Amino acid sequence: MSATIIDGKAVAASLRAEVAQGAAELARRMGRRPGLAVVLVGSDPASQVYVASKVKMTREAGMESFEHRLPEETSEQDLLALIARLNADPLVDGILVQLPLPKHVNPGRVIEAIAPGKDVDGLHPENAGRLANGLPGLAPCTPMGCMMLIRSVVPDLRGLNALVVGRSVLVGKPAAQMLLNADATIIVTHLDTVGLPALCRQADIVVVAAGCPGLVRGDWIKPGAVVIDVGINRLPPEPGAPKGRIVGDVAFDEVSEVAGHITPVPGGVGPMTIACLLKNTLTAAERRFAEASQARAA
Ligand SMILES: NC(=O)C1=CN([C@@H]2O[C@H](COP(=O)(O)OP(=O)(O)OC[C@H]3O[C@@H](n4cnc5c(N)ncnc54)[C@H](OP(=O)(O)O)[C@@H]3O)[C@@H](O)[C@H]2O)C=CC1
Ligand SMILES: Nc1nc(=O)c2c([nH]1)NC[C@@H]1CN(c3ccc(C(=O)N[C@@H](CCC(=O)O)C(=O)O)cc3)C=[N+]21
Repeated sequence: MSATIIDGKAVAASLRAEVAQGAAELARRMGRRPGLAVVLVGSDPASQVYVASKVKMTREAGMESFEHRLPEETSEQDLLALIARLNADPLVDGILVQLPLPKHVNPGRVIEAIAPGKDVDGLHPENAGRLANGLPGLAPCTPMGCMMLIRSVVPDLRGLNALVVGRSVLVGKPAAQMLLNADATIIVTHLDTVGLPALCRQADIVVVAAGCPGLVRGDWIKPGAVVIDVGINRLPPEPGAPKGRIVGDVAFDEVSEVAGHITPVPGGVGPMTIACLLKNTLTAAERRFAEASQARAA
């Protein structure tokens, strides 16, 4: 094996420690802790696990966690009413609505209802537009985590070729924006892309967010490339793993023979996503506090 493994767990732990320090300092000035509201509709088992982990880490970082668990049959109208209350709640700095939502709820309408200043997932069109235009806003957590891992091994991306597999609003598209903002040259691929392996072989940086276990193979990789595996896929149960193993979208053993650096699954991008969510919550709280102080002074 030639690739160095990028330790997402370690980078995430140091980011969380930094956020905890900032949160403690802000809490002293505000007279209250920064607060994150997490909304979970339905009982998708994977979502339950992520939300539990988010709540635990929010508290460990010295922030308030407000959990809203709603039944699967919650109407869109009731969900929008909850968002309106959270938007108006002075103790809530960040709002995250866990995706996917039940089929009868339009996720776009729900995300657009979140106040952009509290949109710590960075999914509101205003924040997506700010990212596209290189303006300050709140950026999506998973691609932000990918960028931090990439920069931990390649600080300057200028002129490098980067390829992103996947174009979701949650991961692929914002990851491509961030790579472009960092002066890389980007290719974004999806199900209609023709000749993905050959395109991939040109890339110095490969970010894979497809939800397709083992999609990226060893012979797709330029020797020495940085490979970031966003995929989280649970395999069927097998002897020794009754709940099924979690694997990424990259054929890890093959790709590590060729790549220069690679993120593991688990222990790569996943922990960074949660750490960046806490960072966004701190950023949102700092901005809200600064705005409120300015308004008082005026
Ligand atoms: N580690 C973390 O923190 C996170 C992990 N994830 C994981 O990342 C993966 C992707 O998530 P998400 O972006 O939300 O998923 P989506 O299903 O929303 O998007 C998947 C994208 O990948 C493309 N795609 C799917 N299969 C292929 C293929 N065989 N070849 C080329 N492109 C393909 C799709 O193309 P098209 O647009 O044409 O349909 C689509 O653009 C999932 O495994 C998810 O669980 C997600 C969020 C956070
Ligand atoms: N509004 C919204 N925002 C999201 O950011 C969002 C979402 N909805 N829906 C689902 C996806 C998925 N996601 C993950 C977060 C953390 C891990 C994580 O911490 N994974 C660990 C543990 C994996 C395990 O063992 O289960 C790891 O990779 O090491 C994984 C996946 C955020 N998502």
